[in-house]
Amino acid sequence: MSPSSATKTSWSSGSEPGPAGSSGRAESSDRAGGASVIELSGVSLRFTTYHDKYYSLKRACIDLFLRRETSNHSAFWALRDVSLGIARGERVGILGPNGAGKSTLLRVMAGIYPPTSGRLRVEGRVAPLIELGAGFNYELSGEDNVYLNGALLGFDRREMRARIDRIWEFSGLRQFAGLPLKYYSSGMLSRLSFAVATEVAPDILLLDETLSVGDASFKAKAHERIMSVIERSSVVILVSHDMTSLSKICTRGVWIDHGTIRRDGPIDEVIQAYTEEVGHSSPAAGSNHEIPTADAA
Ligand SMILES: Nc1ncnc2c1ncn2[C@@H]1O[C@H](COP(=O)(O)OP(=O)(O)OP(=O)(O)O)[C@@H](O)[C@H]1O
Repeated sequence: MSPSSATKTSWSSGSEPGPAGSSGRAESSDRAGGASVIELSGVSLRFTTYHDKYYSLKRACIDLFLRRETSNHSAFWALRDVSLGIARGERVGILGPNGAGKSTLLRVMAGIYPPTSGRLRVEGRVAPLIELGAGFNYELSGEDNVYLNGALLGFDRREMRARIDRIWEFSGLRQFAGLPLKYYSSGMLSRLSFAVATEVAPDILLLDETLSVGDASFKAKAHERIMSVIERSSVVILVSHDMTSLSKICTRGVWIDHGTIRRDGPIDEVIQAYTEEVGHSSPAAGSNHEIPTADAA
């Protein structure tokens, strides 16, 4: 689980303009016609990758030979001028090909990546079921980490105390409560983090289908639990390649392509447009994929 915004977050950056290839201008309201609880205005995000020494030396020699400028880093725009408003009650499916920028968009909404330029406003408690365990302190015990994770989700000690019993019950880790997290296995870590994140009722649930939460038996429990959190959340944003799940869970679809919004509209229309282009079968054509959640660890 990742750090999240507990009440109101806003990022604004951007002396640097977003790159070319705009996906549209900022909107002050969402498709449902209400006030947005998440609003991105002209958000762009650039990753900079630094090459290692050996590569740089080799590259420097080649660059010298070819008489071109040497650089030990390269930049890549993962999101380009994205504007999007999402309101309470909406369930938004983010779809698109590999490397399109879907997970990056989710991480920007979670506050994990600040935009390189543009503005982001998020109102409400966010539960990002994206990177389980990202907010943990490995020197502290499991119990201390429950409180720490709860605080990151916007819940104080008293609120978490009322929930901790159910967290141990669901995770099956009660006997390890006092053990420092550095002695937990990766499956135990993801079970604990998942149990905390799904025990609280977030306003905004950010969900990445690539989430991994433990072994096969826990996976079945996790599936049920995710469906119940989806029911309780005011806003759900789901990144998935599974068109059946997207169609079942979401009301609105946002198709991301090369870091821009290619299409935004009712989920089934967006799925149809996307599947026509990429040649996948649509849910109606009989995909038997199951809903998102978890791969066995
Ligand atoms: N931390 C990072 N540093 C550099 N580049 C990154 C980083 N994270 C993602 N990228 C690049 O940004 C682009 C978008 O990645 P992202 O994970 O958002 O794609 P995606 O649409 O979620 O893909 P997939 O469907 O395969 O999960 C990719 O080209 C990826 O290589």
